[in-house]
Amino acid sequence: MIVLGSTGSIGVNTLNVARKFNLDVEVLVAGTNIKLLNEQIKEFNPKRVVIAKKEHIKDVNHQNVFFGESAILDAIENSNSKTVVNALVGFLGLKPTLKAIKCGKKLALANKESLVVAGKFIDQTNLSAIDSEHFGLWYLLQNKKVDSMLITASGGSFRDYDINDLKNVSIKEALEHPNWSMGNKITIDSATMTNKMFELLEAKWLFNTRKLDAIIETKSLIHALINFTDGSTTAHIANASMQLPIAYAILGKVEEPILKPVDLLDVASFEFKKIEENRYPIWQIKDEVLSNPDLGVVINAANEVAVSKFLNSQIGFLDVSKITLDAVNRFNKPIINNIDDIYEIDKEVRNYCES
Ligand SMILES: NC(=O)C1=CN([C@@H]2O[C@H](COP(=O)(O)OP(=O)(O)OC[C@H]3O[C@@H](n4cnc5c(N)ncnc54)[C@H](OP(=O)(O)O)[C@@H]3O)[C@@H](O)[C@H]2O)C=CC1
Ligand SMILES: CC(=O)[C@@H](O)[C@H](O)COP(=O)(O)O
Ligand SMILES: [Mn+2]
Repeated sequence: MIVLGSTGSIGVNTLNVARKFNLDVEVLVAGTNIKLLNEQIKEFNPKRVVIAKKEHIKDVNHQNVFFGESAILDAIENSNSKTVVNALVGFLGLKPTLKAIKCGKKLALANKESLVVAGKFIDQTNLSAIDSEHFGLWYLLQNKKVDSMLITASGGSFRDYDINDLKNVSIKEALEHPNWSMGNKITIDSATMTNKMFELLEAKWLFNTRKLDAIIETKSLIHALINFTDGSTTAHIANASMQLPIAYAILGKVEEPILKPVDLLDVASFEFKKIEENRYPIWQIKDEVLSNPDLGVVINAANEVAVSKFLNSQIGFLDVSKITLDAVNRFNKPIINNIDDIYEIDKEVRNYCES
């Protein structure tokens, strides 16, 4: 298989699954963490490696190293692997998603931004999503009549902070997720609840319904629930590890134990909470975004600019959601007829939010 983003949180978990099931790794794609990449090369012996920057090529212990976006697309096109795991972060993941689909590969998709911005142009025939909540929904789906779907949120790093203190929180505090160990960008998205907004859009494209909502479950052990028309509800419960969604996305069917089952006596109790707009201002536009999913490209572009500014100490935590809400206000009726429109609007929104 091809692993895009092998040095990230999902990439490392993907290689854990590859090790466990003895899967062949033909291509590794990473950004700038060359030390970890070299360890992965030594263990998995890929045929080709792609990194982000030309100047790092000399540091990579491999004969066949390329750099940049077009090299990622070439690696997909010129590979024998049937499966591509896309664990890149952000808008950068969209072209590789489209390329993998075009080349007829099976796509194990962690890069949720691909669906957020361009869900209507993504052919899902050969696609499995790697996201704990959507894996949960997929796992729960049976031949009963579904009424609505519910995903859970942890509440993020600041769920228990006094709202008045959110103005001055630090980057370090924002990166302390209560339950999951993930990359920086998604950890900030989780703290602002933008991650859950993205996941509602992701679910809309994956399951073709708008009867979707989210609630906080503070332990991240219940990932998804399905309400059936008969009045019953089922819940997907699993320990907080991405190895289960990744294994299913790559292998389709898994009969070996992957995780330790949740011991409900150990857990003792669950706590559920409403997602309040005063703590998570992005939630004000939830209904608007679900009824106009083309807004995905706007919120994604604005959010990527804002998160990057926050992580570079240029703005405060509360400004992240302010920038996204302002962009949605400015670009509230994006016209998207083809994939080129997505790149155009992405650029326009980024320029607006940068200035
Ligand atoms: N982490 C999780 O548990 C979950 C993540 N997701 C989604 O999965 C995706 C990945 O998330 P996560 O693993 O947390 O992110 P990370 O930030 O941990 O990893 C991102 C990966 O992309 C690589 N990368 C970044 N820029 C480039 C570039 N220009 N060229 C090549 N490679 C690049 C990074 O390389 P390097 O580090 O070497 O610079 C790294 O390998 C995101 O879309 C996220 O929303 C979804 C559900 C759960
Ligand atoms: C592991 C995973 O799927 C993440 O998307 C996780 O859900 C993020 O945590 P939040 O629930 O805090 O957004
Ligand atoms: Mn998730």
